[in-house]
Amino acid sequence: MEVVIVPDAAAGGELIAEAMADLLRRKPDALLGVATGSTPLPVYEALTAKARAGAVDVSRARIAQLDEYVGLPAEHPESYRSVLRREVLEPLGVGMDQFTGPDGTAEDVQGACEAYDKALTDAGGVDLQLLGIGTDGHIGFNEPCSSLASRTRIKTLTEQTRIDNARFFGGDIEQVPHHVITQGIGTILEARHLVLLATGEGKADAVAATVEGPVAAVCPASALQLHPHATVVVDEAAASKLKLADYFRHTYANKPEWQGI
Ligand SMILES: N[C@@H]1[C@@H](O)[C@H](O)[C@@H](COP(=O)(O)O)O[C@@H]1O
Repeated sequence: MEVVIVPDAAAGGELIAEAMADLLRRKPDALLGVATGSTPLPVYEALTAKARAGAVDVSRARIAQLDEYVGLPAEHPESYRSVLRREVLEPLGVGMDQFTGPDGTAEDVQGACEAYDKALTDAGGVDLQLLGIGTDGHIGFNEPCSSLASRTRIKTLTEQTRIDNARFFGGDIEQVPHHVITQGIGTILEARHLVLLATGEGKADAVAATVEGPVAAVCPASALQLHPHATVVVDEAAASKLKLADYFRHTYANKPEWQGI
């Protein structure tokens, strides 16, 4: 696992957007796994800026969704499909025909989960999966004690996650669904490159557990330690509880420039 400490969220967004752009230059139809929440927004802004400046061609890029609320109509502004259309696809000018995501409205939720897991494999697998992290260490919607081998499935949200996400629903926790579909941790680990972005002091404990704690289902993001190519990008505040921060700074500053993240 590589840990990159950046000065602020914008720098993290630029670094990750450049990794995505570099991937798309080598593989124009790469499958990018994208995440919701506020943390990844600087990545999408930076990638959009590169596309508009002609620094990368995103016209053949494919986009895959990480997780979704169950029961929200697809056109609900806070369904993750709507959020990704608004924050990622439309700014990039990528059509919905290049997008794949789980069906949070399906009557057969389990069938929808299995279908989505298979769709990712059939698409050749995710090339780069961007992840945020919950305050409790969740990735996607894999709450603490999710199986590290889990596949795409339905999960029940913890009260804390519903409180955290209520801000997207006018501050009304009652509007936040209890159930979600999420790529499993085993599913996420099949992506070729995992990039987790965490910013702000509120994520510092979760980041320390992810990077320096044991691999343990109680901190789902710690599963990144099992992946051969995982990058954790953190701002100074999110890095503030890392004991090895100086070591991470030193190794990143001295790595070969051509290597990227
Ligand atoms: N399912 C999403 C996660 O994918 C995201 O990482 C998390 C953190 O969101 P934020 O980046 O807004 O803190 O929120 C939700 O729970």
